[in-house]
Amino acid sequence: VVDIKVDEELKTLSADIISRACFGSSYSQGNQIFAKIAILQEALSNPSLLFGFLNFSLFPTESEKKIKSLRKEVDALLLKLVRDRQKESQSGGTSEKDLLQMILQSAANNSTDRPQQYMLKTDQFILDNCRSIYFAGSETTALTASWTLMLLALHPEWQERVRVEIAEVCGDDDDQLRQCLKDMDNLSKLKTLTMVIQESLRLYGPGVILAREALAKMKLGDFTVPEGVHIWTLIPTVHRDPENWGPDANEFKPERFANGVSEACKYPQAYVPFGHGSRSCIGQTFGMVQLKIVLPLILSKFSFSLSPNYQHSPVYKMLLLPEHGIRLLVRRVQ
Ligand code: HEM
Repeated sequence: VVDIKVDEELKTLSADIISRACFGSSYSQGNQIFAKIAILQEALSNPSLLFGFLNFSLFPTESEKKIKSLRKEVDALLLKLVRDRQKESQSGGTSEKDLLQMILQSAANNSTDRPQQYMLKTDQFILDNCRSIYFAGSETTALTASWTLMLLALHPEWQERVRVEIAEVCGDDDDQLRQCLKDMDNLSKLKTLTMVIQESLRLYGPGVILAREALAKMKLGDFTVPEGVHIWTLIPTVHRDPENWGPDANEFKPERFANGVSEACKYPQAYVPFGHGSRSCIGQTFGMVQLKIVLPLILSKFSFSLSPNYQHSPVYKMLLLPEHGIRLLVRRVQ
């Protein structure tokens, strides 16, 4: 039996996965860049600054100088990777189908026939997207996997049901399982696991706020919202509303999703772990597929219970984080 902080392990795994998806064969350089972005994120302690707003004072402090130089370093490394890829593409030598290629394609489509003065903006577009994808795509999925394991540690009966389902769909053998999880049809057969993930996203979804700005004066129910006002919807509040979910709204009951989201509550549009509308999460399918592969690989080998050292303290720091980590006791499944 070992006592580990699963959130730390899963964060590394998830960064690895997003780096491969984003940078394909240049993945190890991508990983180095992401490692620096993680340090930058820690230094900023406000990840929104990663999305492009750096409001430094006229006389920067030591820490502001450090952040500025770290960011310059990240951008220079990213730009080198981008230039290498662009050269490769121009000489017809790339067949990469990764996120970087898609971002480059989209930047190229946007900038065709644009005057020279917009060229820098194209680079900025590429850098902002690479940085955002690390933050939006890596931590969110790792946190969902971590909170899910915490809930399964608390509810061994559900942990066992998921393990049995994995064996039924994919068999017990290791190689067979790996092969099985490569097939999307098999992933959609993992109904119990899907219900567990949906319930975990309801109670501990990593995204906490849906933010929108009123671009014009508008009516919202009985309210008149003036132009320019920012409206924040607090996801945990709508996800735990007894009026919508019933008196057991705060309890872990994956069975409520047995017949899908539409029958899990009165107002299904209020289940928004990936947001809503035209600015909802672009990585929803990618995140869910990752969870449906990673969790079976882990659960088929290991069982989990809460460590006596686990301190439950979800805190909001842009995302819903476990303040003291998620410490679980891990045993090899016999
Ligand atoms: C379980 C995993 C994930 C969760 C719970 C999650 C959740 C969210 C939420 C709540 C939003 C805000 C949506 C809104 O305002 O309506 C969002 C936006 C976004 N997500 Fe995710 N996300 C996850 C995984 C990913 C992944 C894997 C990627 C990228 C590969 C990604 C990329 C993005 C991007 C780029 C946005 C901004 C979209 C925009 O502003 O148009 N997310 N996500």
